[in-house]
Amino acid sequence: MSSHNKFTGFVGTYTKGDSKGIYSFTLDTENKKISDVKVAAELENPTYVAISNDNQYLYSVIKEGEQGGVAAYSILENSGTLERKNIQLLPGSSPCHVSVDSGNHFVLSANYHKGNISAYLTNKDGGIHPAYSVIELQGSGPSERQEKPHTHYSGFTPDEKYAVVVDLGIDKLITYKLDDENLTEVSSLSVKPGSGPRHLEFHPNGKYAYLMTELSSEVIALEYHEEDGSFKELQYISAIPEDFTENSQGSAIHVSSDGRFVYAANRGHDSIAVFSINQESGKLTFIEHTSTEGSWPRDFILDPTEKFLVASNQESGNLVLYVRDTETGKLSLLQSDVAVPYPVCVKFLNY
Ligand SMILES: O=C1O[C@H](COP(=O)(O)O)[C@@H](O)[C@H](O)[C@H]1O
Repeated sequence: MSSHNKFTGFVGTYTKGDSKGIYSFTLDTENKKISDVKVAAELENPTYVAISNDNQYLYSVIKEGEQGGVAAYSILENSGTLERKNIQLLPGSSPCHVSVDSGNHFVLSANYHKGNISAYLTNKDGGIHPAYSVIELQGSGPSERQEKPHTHYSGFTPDEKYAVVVDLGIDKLITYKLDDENLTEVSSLSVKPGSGPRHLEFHPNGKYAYLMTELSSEVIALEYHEEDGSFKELQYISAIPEDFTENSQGSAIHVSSDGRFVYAANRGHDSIAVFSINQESGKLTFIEHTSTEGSWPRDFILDPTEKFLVASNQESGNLVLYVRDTETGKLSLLQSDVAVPYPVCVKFLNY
C-alpha cells in the first residue's frame, strides 16, 4: 500500500469547446479533494491514454488533420508535465483506445471507426516505431450501429502472451498471439448478438474477466483459459435497472484489485453500477447504482489506494470524486464540481 497522499492523474478529452488536450490533476486523499487541474499537453482529440508501468511514458490517441494515431510522451519527474517524444499516424480516423504492456515494449491501439487494431513496438527512449501490424476485423451485427466492425478495445492478457481485442460491431472478443513480427489469431468468442461489447478487465486471479457491453448495457462474466487464450461465458447481468427505458450506453468497467467488486458505468442512466464477485464461481451480484452527478460518464478509475473512485462525465464536463467503502464496495459522493472540458478517459500514475 502506498504511503503517498497526493496522486497525479491524467484526463484525455475531445478537443471541442474549451478543451486543449490532455489535462492533469492532483487527488489529495488526506483532504479528500481533487485540485490543480491543468493542461499537460496540447494536441487534438487525445481521447484515450495509457501510462507505462514505470511512470516514464504516456501514450495517447492523437488526431492530426485527416490522420490519426498514437503520440508518445515522457512524463517528467513523475509529475503532471508531459514532453512529446514522437507520433505515428495513419490515414483516416483516429483510434479510440490505446494500451501499453508492463515491459513498455508493445503499444496497441483499437480504431472504432476503421474497425481495426494497430500494433507498435517502442524504442529504447519510449518513442514508438511505425505500426508493424494492422489487422482489419471482419463482419457485422444485427443493430444499426453494427453495420461493420467497430473495434473498441485492445489490451493484454495477464501473462501478456496474448492481445485481446473487443469489437462492438461484430459482438466478438478475439485473442491474438503476440510477438515482435505478427499478431496471430488463436481464439475468438462470439457474445450475444446486438450486445455491442466495449471494454474488458481481468480479475486479479487471472481466471475470470468482465466485459462491458455498450448496446445492451450488460456485464458479461467470463472464464479465461490462459493455456490457449480462450474465454467462456459464465453470466450476463444488466448494469441498468430493469425499468429504465431511456437511451443508455455502457462504457467503462473496472475490477477492484482485491478481486471482490466490479464497477461499470452507464451513459444515459448516468450511473456507476457496483457488483460483488463470487470468488468460487466468478459470477456477479448487483449491489447498487450511484449517480455520476453529471451527463454521459465515459470513463472512471479507482485511485492507487482504491479507497476513492474518479468518474469523468463527457457531456457535463466534470470529474466526480467518491470515497469507496472497501468492505461493501459502495461509493459515497465527495466532490462533483471539478471542471474538465469533454473528458473521455481518466488514468492515474502508478504508485
Ligand atoms: O464509446 C464510444 O466510442 C466511439 C469511439 O470513439 P471515437 O472517439 O473514436 O469516436 C464513439 O464514436 C461512440 O460515440 C461512443 O459511444
